[in-house]
Amino acid sequence: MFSDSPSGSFSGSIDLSLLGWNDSLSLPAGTVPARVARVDRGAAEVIAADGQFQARYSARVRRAAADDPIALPCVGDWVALDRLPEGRYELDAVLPRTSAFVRGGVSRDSRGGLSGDGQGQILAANVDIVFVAEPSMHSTDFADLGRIERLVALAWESGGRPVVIVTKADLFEQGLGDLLADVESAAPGVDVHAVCSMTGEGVDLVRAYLDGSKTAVILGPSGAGKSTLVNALAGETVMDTQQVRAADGRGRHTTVHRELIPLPGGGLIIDTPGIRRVGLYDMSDGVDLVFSDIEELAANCRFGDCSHDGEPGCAVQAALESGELPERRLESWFKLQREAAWMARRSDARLRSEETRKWKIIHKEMRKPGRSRP
Ligand SMILES: Nc1nc2c(ncn2[C@@H]2O[C@H](COP(=O)(O)OP(=O)(O)OP(=O)(O)O)[C@@H](O)[C@H]2O)c(=O)[nH]1
Ligand SMILES: [Zn+2]
Repeated sequence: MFSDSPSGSFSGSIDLSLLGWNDSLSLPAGTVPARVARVDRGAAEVIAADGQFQARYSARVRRAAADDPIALPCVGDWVALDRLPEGRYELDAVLPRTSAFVRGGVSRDSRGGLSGDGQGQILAANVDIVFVAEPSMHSTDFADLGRIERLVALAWESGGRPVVIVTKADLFEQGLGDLLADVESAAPGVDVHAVCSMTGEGVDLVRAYLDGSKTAVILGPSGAGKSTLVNALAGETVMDTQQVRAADGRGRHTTVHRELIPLPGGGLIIDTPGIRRVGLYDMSDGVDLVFSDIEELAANCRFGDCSHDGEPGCAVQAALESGELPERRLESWFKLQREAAWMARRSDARLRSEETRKWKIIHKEMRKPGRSRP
């Protein structure tokens, strides 16, 4: 199976093309390809042609990550392994990524407040499809269009292709068509499907996106039915659902869960706690894409720097008045733009302070007595 891969001489038993290996990837000479299934400190669990095992990071990988944490291997990465004399493998390089989920220098602490962790964090890579799961009903609320807009923006920003899945379609039988139309207008240019994982309705439509061994993640709020959908796709229980977790009383964090889940018919799902908790990313480009209809309107405003807040000749306000543009959507655009701007400012500030810190260290080094200067 491996004869047409760049490593030629290597042969094994796992068909890496089913894990998404493709011709656009190429390896340094003498190395062996593998896909990262999970990361631990200083090592990764990888799947290579001859099985799944741990590979420690080489000195080169550790150095690169010390300079830039985004260079750390993450789930979904394709990597080059070096075979050590004693037969073990060392992870020696991360191959170029086609897409990446990066969390900015901000995280939520346990009390739900914001805390700056001072570093970007890479959560997942090489994701082709981003399923945005939103339940048709969430306790007593209807699907939240604002949340869909936010997650679709994150999806575009990652470089993957967003697909919206309206889950728990059985809870909303009357007027589902109207709901789907609303969702479609919140995510222009994005496919929208209704799914019921209980009956299996729509699951095949979702699976079809993974044809050709594509890799997907599922974003969505707690209780959206993500685990139930993954199980339906896998045709077996690979993820504990809320019901199971409640019934055995162990709580969700005690279950060791797999993070890169190969599906029987080909294709993979990435499901990590980090991806599940996605909140804030740098997403200014994604916001522009998800609100492309408003961006188009804004191009017709009389003033190039129109703030769409009552200026004369504002095409956005005109569309609002004619009913062409729902007020909710304009509010959502303002809100996500503010958030994106805040994130951008925040990561600029972070970069500046990192630069200052680097220079302080360099100056200190230079002042050390007896130190030879370059
Ligand atoms: N009626 C109905 N209930 C569903 C459907 N899919 C999932 N559920 C139920 O919704 C609840 C939450 O489902 P999960 O799959 O655990 O949700 P999740 O998105 O993985 O939740 P977190 O793990 O907390 O992020 C469970 O009780 C499921 O049985 C569906 O299609 N219809
Ligand atoms: Zn305007």
